[in-house]
Amino acid sequence: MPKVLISDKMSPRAAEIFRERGIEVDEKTGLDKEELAAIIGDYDGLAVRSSTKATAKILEAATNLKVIGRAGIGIDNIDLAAATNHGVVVMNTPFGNSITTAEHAIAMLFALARQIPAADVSTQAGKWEKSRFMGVELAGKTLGVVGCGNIGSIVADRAQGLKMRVLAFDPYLSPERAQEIGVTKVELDDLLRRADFISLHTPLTDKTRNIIGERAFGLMKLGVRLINCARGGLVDEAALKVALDTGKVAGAALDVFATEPAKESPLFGHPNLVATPHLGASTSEAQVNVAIQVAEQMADFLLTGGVTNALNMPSMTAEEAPRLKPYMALARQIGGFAGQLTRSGIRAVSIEYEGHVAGLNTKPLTAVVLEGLLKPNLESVNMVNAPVIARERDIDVSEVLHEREGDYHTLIRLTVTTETQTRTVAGTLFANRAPRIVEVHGVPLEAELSDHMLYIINDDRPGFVGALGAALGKYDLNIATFNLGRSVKGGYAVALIAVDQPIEQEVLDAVAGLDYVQQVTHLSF
Ligand SMILES: NC(=O)C1=CN([C@@H]2O[C@H](COP(=O)(O)OP(=O)(O)OC[C@H]3O[C@@H](n4cnc5c(N)ncnc54)[C@H](O)[C@@H]3O)[C@@H](O)[C@H]2O)C=CC1
Ligand SMILES: O=C(O)C(=O)COP(=O)(O)O
Repeated sequence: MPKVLISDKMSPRAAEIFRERGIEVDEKTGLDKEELAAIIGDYDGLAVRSSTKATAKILEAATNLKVIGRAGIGIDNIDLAAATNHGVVVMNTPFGNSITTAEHAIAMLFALARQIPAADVSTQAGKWEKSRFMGVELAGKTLGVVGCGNIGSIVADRAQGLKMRVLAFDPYLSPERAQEIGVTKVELDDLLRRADFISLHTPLTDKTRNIIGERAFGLMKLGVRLINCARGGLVDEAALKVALDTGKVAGAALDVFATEPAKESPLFGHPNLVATPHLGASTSEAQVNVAIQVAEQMADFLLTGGVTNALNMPSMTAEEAPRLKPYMALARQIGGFAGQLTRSGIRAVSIEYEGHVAGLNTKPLTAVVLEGLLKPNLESVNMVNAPVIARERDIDVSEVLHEREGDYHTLIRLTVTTETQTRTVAGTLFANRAPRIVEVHGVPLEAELSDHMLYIINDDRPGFVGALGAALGKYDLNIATFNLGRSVKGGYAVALIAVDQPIEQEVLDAVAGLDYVQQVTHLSF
């Protein structure tokens, strides 16, 4: 039974779903990094929010871990590259808390416009400072949305409901989408110059870190108001302090901080600062949404292999997973076949999907072909990291889909180009389940792959098969299956021979010494 650890506070629905689906679950929140490292090796899955830091060290210790589920959106607390290297799938719940977070940004907008938090403190202190808290109206003002994805576009929608004009800076926002959601797409500097309110909704990346710093404040209108419900590192907090002190920024509302938990900050205590402790996603509705989603997604993956919302692996629905399973076996064998024959650097890989398979989700199959191909020569390759490794090694990977059937109802053909040659191998599923190799090097043959196999290329000459049988008999090797094919009469022949025992080097040497043999390789599947 798979075992999951929930290491951040989450709606009880997550644990209930894991249990309902037959997954053992432990809930241990507030662990420090040593405590987490000490127990993580026991788990197949880890469910987190933003507190747990899934660092490279934790992943190193996570010897059984297969999946990390983020009940929320941002995954900056998870070392994605390290997870990928360890073959751990990382998934999030990209929509479960977006409305709630957008609503928090709108709440911040009002809080700033009408200074509600400070007015509340003053009023409850018995001061009745009516003239101190003069506000600004939102209608007719310009809101600049930086990052107009799921949350940014909901904020834009709500702001238009308040009769604000919305400018958006997002390099990936298409003009059509901008028009559809009623925002004006502008460059960042233009937005900074024109906006009365600015709300940030980008992920934290190398490009967005400190995107709002001294230079940006310099461009803004005097008396601008800034809202950050995305990630702390987007705003240079020291520069913000200066901008608040000088009055350039009339108010800033921060839900997120460069270091969290933010128990102290030079910004704290500033009369024009509104601060909340990373509450963007904290509504009961959003927390139930993300808990259900993350538990369902992780359970699907652990129980069926279905992959939804993964950030380091192609998606595969729970319905697709069983249909793809026999193809995964075939893809792994085809990749492994070519990989075991490959002796020099791989330049290009082309995978053709023909007939039935071309109508399926081929992305996971390509990942598995690459895993099979790279595994014989590299440590710790799996379907999660194989596409990344291929990219890092400048291997050009292409997929070709032929929906029409050829000689077979369904076929995967792999062509691998190395520094020295090009090799092809193709396979099908018999009765839609059992993998069979049906073509090697352009030569048709039909072979089931097994543990101990000889792959031989020889000149197509009479007497060769007899000589080979005699040589194997001499070493007491019992032939289980013998599959032969040839290019053309008198050309070259390919043999795939399964034997019952492990094949020693002296057998390979003896076969290599036979007349007409061009190549002999031991293959194992
Ligand atoms: N405060 C909180 O509790 C919560 C914070 N968040 C954070 O909100 C942020 C946005 O989340 P979503 O809208 O769901 O993400 P999303 O991926 O739907 O949208 C992000 C947008 O930012 C844009 N973007 C990327 N790089 C950019 C750049 N250099 N300049 C301008 N735009 C850029 C993307 O094109 C995309 O449209 C994330 O950082 C997420 O972690 C999300 C949920 C809760
Ligand atoms: O979903 C996100 O990106 C969030 O920032 C929410 O964080 P949380 O789950 O509330 O710790």
